[in-house]
Amino acid sequence: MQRPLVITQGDPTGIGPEIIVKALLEGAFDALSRPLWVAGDPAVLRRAATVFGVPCEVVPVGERLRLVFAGRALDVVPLSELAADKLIYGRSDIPCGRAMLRYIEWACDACLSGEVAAMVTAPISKAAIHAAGCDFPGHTELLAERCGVGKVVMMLAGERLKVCLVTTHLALAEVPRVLSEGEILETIRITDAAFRRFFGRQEPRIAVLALNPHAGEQRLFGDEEPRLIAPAIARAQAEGIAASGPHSADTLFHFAVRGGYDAVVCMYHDQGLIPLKLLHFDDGVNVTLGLPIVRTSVDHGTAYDLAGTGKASAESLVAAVKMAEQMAAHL
Ligand SMILES: NC(=O)C1=CN([C@@H]2O[C@H](COP(=O)(O)OP(=O)(O)OC[C@H]3O[C@@H](n4cnc5c(N)ncnc54)[C@H](O)[C@@H]3O)[C@@H](O)[C@H]2O)C=CC1
Ligand SMILES: NCC(=O)COP(=O)(O)O
Repeated sequence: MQRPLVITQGDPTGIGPEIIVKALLEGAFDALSRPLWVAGDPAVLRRAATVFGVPCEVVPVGERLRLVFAGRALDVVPLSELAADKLIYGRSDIPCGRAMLRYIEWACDACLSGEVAAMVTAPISKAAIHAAGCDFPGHTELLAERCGVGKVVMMLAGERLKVCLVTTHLALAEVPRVLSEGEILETIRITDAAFRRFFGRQEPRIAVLALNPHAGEQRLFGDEEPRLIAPAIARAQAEGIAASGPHSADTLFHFAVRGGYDAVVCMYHDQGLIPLKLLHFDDGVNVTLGLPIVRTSVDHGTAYDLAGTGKASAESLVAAVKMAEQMAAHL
């Protein structure tokens, strides 16, 4: 039997549980080539089913619980026993934060041991995991540490655009202080290797963005381009990587979405995520490149304003599951 994919349920008070159930009810997982498990809390998923007015039957299957919603089933690895009926949407707390961490840690370990083929993460509250004692800003850094990897790359991907970030969650004012030639070069290398291995590109075309307006305009608006970015690109090119730049960020995306590049390396979070979400708000996927395991994710957060209404879109989750399935075939 094919090894399963596992979805981590995410924040019990956010949209994670209900978009998992919604996608299942819509038949979005019917054609998967692998079994699909959820690392989560059966009571929370049962509560999510009530949002759609469907009953949920529970059947024990070894250490898992099979939840059957209107004829479609999901196997849940039960990792918390929260009082689901007392949880208030949008009010995550320390027990919820601890539960979210358990789902992620279990899934990561199951990927490392080979019990499951890949993990897909539903959204967590970064504030809640922090309150629960986790110092990492999100899944990306937590997984890197748990897998024993120094540098990973956060990629946000849609059909038309794929952006890979040199820096992720830090204050904008910190970005110039944190950027280095080495970090930029490693981001390019990891992007190149992942596109060759997982996305079928023989020679991935990687556009590397400038940090400053007009790529610094000959040092008039900053010197990161000649000092850090251009040397990193030159070293990547010397290694046989088809990297180019530094490109002005204001124009490059126009060409990238018209097929000029396979990936765009961006210097900071919003430089990449604004164009990505403009094009792929619903179906974007967050992928961690450079891990020894496959991890994909929704590209959105907990959407507390929608939690419990059933209105949130499950498209990004479905795209993340499909991408994990495709990537797992290359492990
Ligand atoms: N991968 C993860 O676990 C991520 C977690 N977060 C966390 O989520 C929380 C909320 O963050 P925000 O910045 O408010 O971002 P958000 O993505 O939760 O919400 C931003 C806007 O997008 C809408 N939205 C989000 N997902 C949607 C969906 N599936 N369908 C329809 N509309 C949707 C929301 O209703 C809201 O109007 C924070 O605690 C943050 O840390 C944020 C991004 C990623
Ligand atoms: N904005 C993207 C994001 O927050 C993803 O964080 P992570 O939890 O996947 O590291």
